[in-house]
Amino acid sequence: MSFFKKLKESISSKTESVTNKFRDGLEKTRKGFVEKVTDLMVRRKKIDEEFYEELEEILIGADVGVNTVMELIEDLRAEVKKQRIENAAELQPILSQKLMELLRGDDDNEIRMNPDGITVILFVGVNGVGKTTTIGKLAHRFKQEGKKVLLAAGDTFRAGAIEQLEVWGERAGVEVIKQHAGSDPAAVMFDAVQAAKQRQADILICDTAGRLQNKSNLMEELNKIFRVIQREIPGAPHEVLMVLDATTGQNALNQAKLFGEKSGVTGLVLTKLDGTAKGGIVVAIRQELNLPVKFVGLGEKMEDLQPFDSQQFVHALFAGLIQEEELVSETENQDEQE
Ligand SMILES: Nc1nc2c(ncn2[C@@H]2O[C@H](COP(=O)(O)OP(=O)(O)OP(=O)(O)O)[C@@H](O)[C@H]2O)c(=O)[nH]1
Repeated sequence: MSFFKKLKESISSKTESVTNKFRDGLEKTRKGFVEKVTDLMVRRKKIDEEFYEELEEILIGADVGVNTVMELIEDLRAEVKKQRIENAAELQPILSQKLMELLRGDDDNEIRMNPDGITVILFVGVNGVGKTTTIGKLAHRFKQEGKKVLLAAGDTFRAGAIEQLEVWGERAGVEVIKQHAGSDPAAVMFDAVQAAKQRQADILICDTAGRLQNKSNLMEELNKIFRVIQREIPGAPHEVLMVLDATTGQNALNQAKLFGEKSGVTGLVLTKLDGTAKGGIVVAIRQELNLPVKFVGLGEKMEDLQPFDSQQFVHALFAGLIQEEELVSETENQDEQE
């Protein structure tokens, strides 16, 4: 087999495995949201007020967000009038198309790398959202790319957090810089930066304690961490990623709104998308926040962290439910524009 054929096959099998990850990870959302909408349209047939109300309920239930849902319903009403649609089933491609438009946009799923040395990525988020797990998965991803990665155990507050990070460090095969529980997280960061310099690391990923934006002492602690890192590596941290648990829906959105502004967040990671039927939260985040979703968590395994790709997301939700040709031509249009 020619080199180019082999290369093409390896690229397409990689794309296929990413597609499968999205499809498997979004099964609950597909069943609990997209299929419900399709059922409603086929079952009710007639487009009346009750139909709109039921549709509104499903969309809000999937955490698409009230404002966005209202806009969507208004758009649908207008299309129904304009195209004189009578059968609800005919609305299905129009709705999926509208959802696609809301989700599409410029995906910004690249990590901003420091061109002159160590790239520092700081993780923030409240307890239990999947921060440590995400750090482990990301370390693994970078390691696979041949990068030298170091982890900083900056959550010195929660019992067991350091050990948990060490377990992930071992799994990913990367070193963890730590002090004892209860020590000053800014001191851990200082040590970690020194170690990263000594070991000529490419990337330093820093864990921090889960905190609420209304606890001013914890916010002050975060500022201190920033100061230490910035002093040692000008321009750092290069990314501040806020981890949100998708299963908490609108709550996750509110956390990002409140916390994001105060802590210089540059991107979001939405974990546990596989564990919820409310994947519509991605649409709400896209609409209501000016922050990119960099990664999504689609499972508990090391490989289950994927760069967020709106096309993959939409394909995974709607493939099989709407005409494949529509998706293909959509994709082609998108490609042409790029
Ligand atoms: N299904 C699924 N589970 C996940 C995902 N990401 C994390 N988890 C699980 O969520 C739970 C909490 O994850 P942790 O990484 O311990 O959460 P944390 O935010 O570090 O917690 P704190 O250290 O308390 O802040 C664990 O059981 C993880 O396995 C995901 O994408 N999918």
